[in-house]
Amino acid sequence: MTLSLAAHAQAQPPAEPSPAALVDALNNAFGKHAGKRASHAKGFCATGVFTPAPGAAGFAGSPLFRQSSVAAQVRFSVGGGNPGVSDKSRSVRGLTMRLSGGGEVYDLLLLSEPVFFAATPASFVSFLEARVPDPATRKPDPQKIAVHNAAYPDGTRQPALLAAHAAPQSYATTAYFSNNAFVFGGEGQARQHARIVVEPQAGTHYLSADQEQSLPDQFLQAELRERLGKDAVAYTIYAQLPAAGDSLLDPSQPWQGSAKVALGTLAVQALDDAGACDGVVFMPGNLPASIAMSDDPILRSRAAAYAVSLARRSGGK
Ligand code: HEM
Repeated sequence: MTLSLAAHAQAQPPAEPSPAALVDALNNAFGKHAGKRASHAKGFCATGVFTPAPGAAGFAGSPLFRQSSVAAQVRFSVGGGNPGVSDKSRSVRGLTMRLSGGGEVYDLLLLSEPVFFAATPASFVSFLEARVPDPATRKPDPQKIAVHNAAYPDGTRQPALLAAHAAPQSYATTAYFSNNAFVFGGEGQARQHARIVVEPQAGTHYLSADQEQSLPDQFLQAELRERLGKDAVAYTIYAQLPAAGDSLLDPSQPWQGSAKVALGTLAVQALDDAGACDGVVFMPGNLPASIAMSDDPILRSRAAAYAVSLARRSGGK
């Protein structure tokens, strides 16, 4: 009896981290900062307009894509849970938008690299545990990162991309990606997996070596304010289609697919200094009727973790 129970226990797959464990991993790596998001803690709000592309409704048939234009609530952010992080740091930048129109709400949460740093929630926790600062050096221990990389090679791809170039010069001069795949197609339409890719109309520009030296740690908000004083900041939003063999479940894998469908244009028009987005939780599951979540385990685990983060920051904990 004892033996068979032990065998049964061994056969169980490791438990998935709970939503609280996902947020604890962020808090342990970046510290707890009262009232701030557990991830993308540093950021600011803006407003704009989304104009659906002519063919968007044929691909994603929801009422939202049939409007001539819809309101966009936007948040720009620096990745990680440290609200004091430098704008020059070689980490991801975030572009988040809530499009509201035709009776629907569509939240898009996007990162400035095409792949995520984990394939599964367990890998996410291990990645962050390996980066908890060593009390002596106040920096992550390279040995712990090496141990993580050996166990989870999926954790090496995003850091390699980030190390290969400087931080963006502006929130207006980097592309953004959903990493996770979603399933497009309304009633009566073909179902099609796609990732979101957002291309900046201003082109992609990273900091020069001189700028990395000379710019202050805070410049992204002032830079965008100045840019918006002259014109709107525009991006084209595409659904990228997978090539044969592209993973539909693993956001740490790049896609080779070159076909893409234009969904529309986001024009950011002004900063929102009143901070209307601060108390908002953008949710990867807030989708129009014609878009569904894929079975990607990272995507599936996110909503509950975001709710934990909201509860903690609303409670000031
Ligand atoms: C298991 C995986 C993940 C976990 C546990 C996680 C967790 C979180 C948490 C707790 C927040 C703060 C929520 C809030 O308080 O409002 C956040 C924000 C964010 N996450 Fe994730 N995340 C994950 C994966 C991803 C992926 C794959 C992306 C790819 C696009 C992403 C993009 C973002 C962005 C852009 C924000 C900022 C949202 C805003 O501006 O309010 N996350 N994440």
